[in-house]
Amino acid sequence: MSNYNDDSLALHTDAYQINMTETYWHDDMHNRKAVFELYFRNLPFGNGYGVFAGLERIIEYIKGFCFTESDIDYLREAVGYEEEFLDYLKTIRFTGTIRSMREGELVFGNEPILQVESTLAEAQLIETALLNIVNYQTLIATKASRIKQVVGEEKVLEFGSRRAQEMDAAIWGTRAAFIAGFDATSNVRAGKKFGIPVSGTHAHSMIQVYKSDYVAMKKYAESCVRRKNKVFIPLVDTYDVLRSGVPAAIKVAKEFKGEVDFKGIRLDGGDMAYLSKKTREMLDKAGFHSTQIVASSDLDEQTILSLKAQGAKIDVWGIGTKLITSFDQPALGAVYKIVAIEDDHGDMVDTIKISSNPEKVTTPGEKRVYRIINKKNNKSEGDYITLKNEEPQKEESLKMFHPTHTFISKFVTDFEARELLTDIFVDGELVYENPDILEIQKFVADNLTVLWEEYRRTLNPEEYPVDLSQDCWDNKMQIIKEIKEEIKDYTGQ
Ligand SMILES: Nc1ncnc2c1ncn2[C@@H]1O[C@H](COP(=O)(O)OP(=O)(O)OP(=O)(O)O)[C@@H](O)[C@H]1O
Ligand SMILES: O=P(O)(O)OC[C@H]1O[C@H](OP(=O)(O)OP(=O)(O)O)[C@H](O)[C@@H]1O
Ligand SMILES: O=C(O)c1cccnc1
Repeated sequence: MSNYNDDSLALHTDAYQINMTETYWHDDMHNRKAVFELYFRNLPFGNGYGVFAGLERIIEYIKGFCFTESDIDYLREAVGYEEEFLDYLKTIRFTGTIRSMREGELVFGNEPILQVESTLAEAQLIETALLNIVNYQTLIATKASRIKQVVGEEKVLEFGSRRAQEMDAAIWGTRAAFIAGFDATSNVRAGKKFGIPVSGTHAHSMIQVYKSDYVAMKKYAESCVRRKNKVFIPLVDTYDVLRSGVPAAIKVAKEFKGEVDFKGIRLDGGDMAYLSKKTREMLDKAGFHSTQIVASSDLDEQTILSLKAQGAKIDVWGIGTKLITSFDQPALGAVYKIVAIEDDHGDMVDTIKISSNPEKVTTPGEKRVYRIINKKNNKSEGDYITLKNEEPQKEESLKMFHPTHTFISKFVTDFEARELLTDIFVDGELVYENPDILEIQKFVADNLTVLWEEYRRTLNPEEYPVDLSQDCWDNKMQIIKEIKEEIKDYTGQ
């Protein structure tokens, strides 16, 4: 460890952001107004929608954004930036405007999730942290929502902390999972920090310590008696589920009847379809009809679907590794692109990034995103991206067309154009209060009712429309044309 205090997040950025800021500062460009937009291109896991998470931490980060003395000392020593530039860095706070989707909003490819309008320097310096936060939390919230889709009304618990990519991932991943519909977490700190319900059983080690299912469960029951909630959920697969684990659990539960709350057992291995059915029979036969079977062991939406198809008698699902590490897709690939910059006369000019890959060509200009809700059925017709001054709600009939295959189009009437980007910071001031985590969780559930089932299924969902307005599309085409005309060919010089 170095001798510097790790007392701020301002250096939680890529070195090139500070290098660019230095260049802008030298050229007196640093205070020019710029607009950047954050979005991902493709939905992860082949899912039909994403669930936006990360705003809570972004608000915390932006509020505290400043270079501390130790940050400056470190930059002086490590890079040797000139003193005047370091003096300038010391003065930087976030003074701009951030518009963002609300946490728990459903998000799709190629639409701005978050927009930063501020000085070029500020917007650039915060890029890495914003992407870092949104990329992970949105990925986990989306994975959790897929799991929730297949679990349905049954309970689902987050068990991932031990397998997460370090502590921040465990904590913020847990929060993202809860937003997306998980019921509780095993991580006690996440419970304390965010108010997420905490739940826990016990591990195989406790059975091994006492070398006997019965003895260990009895000792455990004795301590459950002393706890306020009295919950007793023994783990039954350490030695032999059907011959030892379940019979021991039943024996102890009978001995402690009225003293503990025998909620059920946990099964963590073996053929969980077969074992859960047999366990259910044994619990029912013993009169414990209302007990629940908790299952864990490398579960994800595929294994849950398969276990359900096999008629497994599982009531509660504990999910760790596959959720918290986003096992089948490690990155969301969200990007942060400049879309407008102030020119020498103080006017904002739209800007584009051209690529030979059409998917990577940016859409210039500061934009707004609307969810077009059909008032007849309260279902979404798709998302509609406009330039900032357009007012789609005023249209009698809205033309929505595919941004690449433009011949695919439809007209929508009798609609509500619900604006999705909300002011979070205005001129550096926080103007938004993030709702309570339970409200955010409900917001996700409500949002999902607006999507047709075709977009919600986990396997091969339909592609949800994310369309550009005519003006936004024309603007993009016009700028591509201008750039192509203006571009200088330096090869012959
Ligand atoms: N009936 C089933 N159908 C489909 N998948 C199952 C079924 N039962 C268990 N699984 C899944 O199969 C995998 C089992 O892997 P594995 O044999 O390595 O684990 P295990 O049986 O839990 O072993 P251990 O208890 O030694 O860890 C897990 O992902 C589990 O969720
Ligand atoms: O399987 P996951 O989805 O990642 O869920 C978390 C796992 O963590 C525990 O096992 P671990 O092997 O760490 O310890 P144990 O001996 O207590 O089962 C638990 O029993 C689950 O299997
Ligand atoms: O409480 C549990 O059963 C639990 C907690 C963490 C990981 N696996 C299981």
